[in-house]
Amino acid sequence: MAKEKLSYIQKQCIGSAGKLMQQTEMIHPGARIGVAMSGGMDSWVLMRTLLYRKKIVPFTFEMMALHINPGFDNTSHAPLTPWLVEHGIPYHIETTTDGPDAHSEVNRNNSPCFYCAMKRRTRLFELCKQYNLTHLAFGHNADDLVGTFLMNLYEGGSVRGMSIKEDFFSGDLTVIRPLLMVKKDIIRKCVKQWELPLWDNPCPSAFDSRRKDVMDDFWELAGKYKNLKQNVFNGLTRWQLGLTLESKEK
Ligand SMILES: Nc1ncnc2c1ncn2[C@@H]1O[C@H](COP(=O)(O)OP(=O)(O)OP(=O)(O)O)[C@@H](O)[C@H]1O
Repeated sequence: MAKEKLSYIQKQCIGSAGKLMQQTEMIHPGARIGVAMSGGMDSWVLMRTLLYRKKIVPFTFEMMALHINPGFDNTSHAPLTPWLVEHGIPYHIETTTDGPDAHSEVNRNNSPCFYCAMKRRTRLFELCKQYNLTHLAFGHNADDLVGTFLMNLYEGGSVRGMSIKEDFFSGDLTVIRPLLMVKKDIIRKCVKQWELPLWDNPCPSAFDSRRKDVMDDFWELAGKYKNLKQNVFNGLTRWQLGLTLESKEK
């Protein structure tokens, strides 16, 4: 197969993910990666990035797409199957009622987002076991790391980010976030350049979260002070990477 020509931005994205994967020894030869795909920008770019890396790394690994349709629109994921077939990627797609349940009487104790995320994660873990996957890849990026860090600090009083690589079930499954050093604006550009068939998230809570308020405040502050954005991103990504590298040495 002819080698795909990449733009500067695509190279930045793939290069950053590749560097992080190497530095943290994120995967190993023979790894079987479940790629958690929401249909949004991050997970589409994650899939595209891993697909490219699969062609260039000097060892083999396998990939499988996993999509849990939350049940607001049972056909929303229609663009996914033809794309995966075209690129030769096996997949598991299933439709649940988690989204409507999260906004109904079924969910009495938690916020809709918490309920849905918890159900999805549990199901993704089950699927990894079912398909004998060694890794589960999420599309979180550097902006998500900053948002999560601020949320944990503001709302929980704790200093905690988002792990780059984390073992579960005594190491049977490793959750990985290859795009954690990539900024959202790079991902946005990659989506356009790769012409990825995103679909809209029809969840009524999608644009209505506390996290969004926290990030809006951050962006306002970043607009006022020169270098603030760069310093916060650099500081937090370096810190998170340091934690992963430290735990690797132990
Ligand atoms: N319905 C889903 N099915 C499978 N994986 C999912 C689903 N929703 C989210 N994920 C995984 O969890 C990650 C974080 O999800 P989140 O809902 O925070 O969306 P996001 O940060 O906007 O990412 P994206 O742009 O991929 O939607 C996604 O990148 C994806 O890997």
